[in-house]
Amino acid sequence: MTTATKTRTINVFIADPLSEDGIFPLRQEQDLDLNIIVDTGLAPEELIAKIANVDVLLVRSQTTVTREVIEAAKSLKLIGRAGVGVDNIDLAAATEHGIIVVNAPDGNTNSAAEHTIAMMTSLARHIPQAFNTLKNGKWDRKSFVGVELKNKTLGVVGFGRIGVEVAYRAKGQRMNVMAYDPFLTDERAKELGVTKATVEEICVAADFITVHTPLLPETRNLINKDKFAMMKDGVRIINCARGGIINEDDLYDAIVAGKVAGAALDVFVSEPATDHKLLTLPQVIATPHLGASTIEAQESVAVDVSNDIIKFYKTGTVTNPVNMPSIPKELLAQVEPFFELAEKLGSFLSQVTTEPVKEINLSYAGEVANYDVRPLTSNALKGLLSKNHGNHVNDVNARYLSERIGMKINEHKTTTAKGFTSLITIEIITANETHTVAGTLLNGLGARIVKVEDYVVDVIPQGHLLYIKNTDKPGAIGRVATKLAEKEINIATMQVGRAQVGGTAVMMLTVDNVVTEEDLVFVAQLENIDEVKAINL
Ligand SMILES: NC(=O)C1=CN([C@@H]2O[C@H](COP(=O)(O)OP(=O)(O)OC[C@H]3O[C@@H](n4cnc5c(N)ncnc54)[C@H](O)[C@@H]3O)[C@@H](O)[C@H]2O)C=CC1
Ligand SMILES: O=C(O)CCC(=O)C(=O)O
Repeated sequence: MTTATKTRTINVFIADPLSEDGIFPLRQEQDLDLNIIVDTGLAPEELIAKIANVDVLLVRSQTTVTREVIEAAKSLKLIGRAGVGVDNIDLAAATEHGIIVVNAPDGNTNSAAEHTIAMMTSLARHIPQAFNTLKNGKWDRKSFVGVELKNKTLGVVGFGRIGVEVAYRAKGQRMNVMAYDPFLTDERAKELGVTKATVEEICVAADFITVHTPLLPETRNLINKDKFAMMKDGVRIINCARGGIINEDDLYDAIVAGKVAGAALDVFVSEPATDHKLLTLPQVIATPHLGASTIEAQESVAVDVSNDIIKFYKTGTVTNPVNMPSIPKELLAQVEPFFELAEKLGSFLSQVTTEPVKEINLSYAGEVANYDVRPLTSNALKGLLSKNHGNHVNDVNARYLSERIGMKINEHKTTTAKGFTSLITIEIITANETHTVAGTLLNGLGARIVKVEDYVVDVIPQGHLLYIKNTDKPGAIGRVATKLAEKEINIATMQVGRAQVGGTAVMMLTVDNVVTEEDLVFVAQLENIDEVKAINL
């Protein structure tokens, strides 16, 4: 990732209405030169026409960030979503282009949970319908007999941030709560006082069902006609998560058939949904995607994404990544010191082979094995791919690009580090070759390459290196030194290693100048020199 200072203007394009208080951190930022452009309500083609020089795109849920938008955005580094759901962003396209996507997962949880409870209560007591009748001058007390929430069973499908908050509030209404989430453990269910259940068990037992999952291929149409068929007659349905989790046609049919007594919807498959057949049914109450529309939530999500933008440009890391492993700050701090080493080892290997890498084995040994090493693997892959992808490869897309070219990535952890506190060993396998390099961080002394193939070395992974394989015979070292001197290449350090006397040996030299292809040929022609490679780190 990049870090920036005031020397470069960063164009931040705000494409959806965001809280002015929420973007205050961006407005008052002094160290970065932020050019904030607010231009909302654009049609896709209008956004495409304006996005070429945008570095950061900020959206809520109205703007759809398509592949076409991403491809037109030649300078885009970061997309900020002021909210939770990122189904309006083409994540695959963003990842492919190395664009980091961040969201604000916590800022609107309360508001969405409160809205869900408001919708459930309104549904149970027909509040919107009764209000409409009264507004039209009719005092009708017979048509709107509701049901109590107390002692009813609420089924919560998707028990993440919002699902849990809904459950807390429903328990306050003395409801019994059943919950389904693939990650819900027995202990957590017990701790929260809910009954852990399957979706089917919820369908059979619940009086009210509310969904709080993201919209994913697995959750699209999660509640469909088969599920409605299992439900109690008179069940009530709430969706304040995403249109499409509940199949809209099947819901319509279930309401018309009298199976479902009513539905409260904040979200629709296609928004804005002003002309939807569900809205023609008197049993349906709806709001236009207002779950997060509170002053507090809007300020909070905008502050969160604004802070992440600033953090990204100042430190190269973010707090809420969507398309990178999300690692808590404390845990990230443990692996950050190894980032550069991992990248250099990857880069080293990319320069010792000319063949495409089919498989990479990354071994993390010692203390480093206790940490989340996924970012280290990304850095190693970034180093490995940068020879061919230049600065198009970054932490976001390194793994994606590697997998796209069919590379098999294997991570291995072990506690024994052969005398080092931590050791990272990377092996690459091509059609005809296998190469290995290992590195460590020496306390107070920084990164070191400590092993190349089978040879023990001690080299600072920096600058211009010469990696030479030779037959272990007297004179080889002297001949190399003399030839380099002839070419006016100054040797800074030299390491030699060998597996056995008279066998193959290696020399690792750091030199002060770039070694040209022509110079390499001269060295390679020397007696007992088998192979010479120039490596720039
Ligand atoms: N109406 C609105 O304005 C708002 C809507 N939302 C939406 O609410 C939803 C939930 O948001 P959060 O609770 O913040 O997200 P979250 O990520 O904290 O929770 C989602 C939960 O769904 C679970 N899940 C994933 N696949 C599942 C499956 N197949 N079956 C059951 N559970 C599954 C996950 O394990 C996770 O625990 C999202 O779709 C989000 O976009 C969020 C805020 C406002
Ligand atoms: O921006 C909004 O108001 C929509 C919020 C939302 O749906 C989300 O955060 O997932």
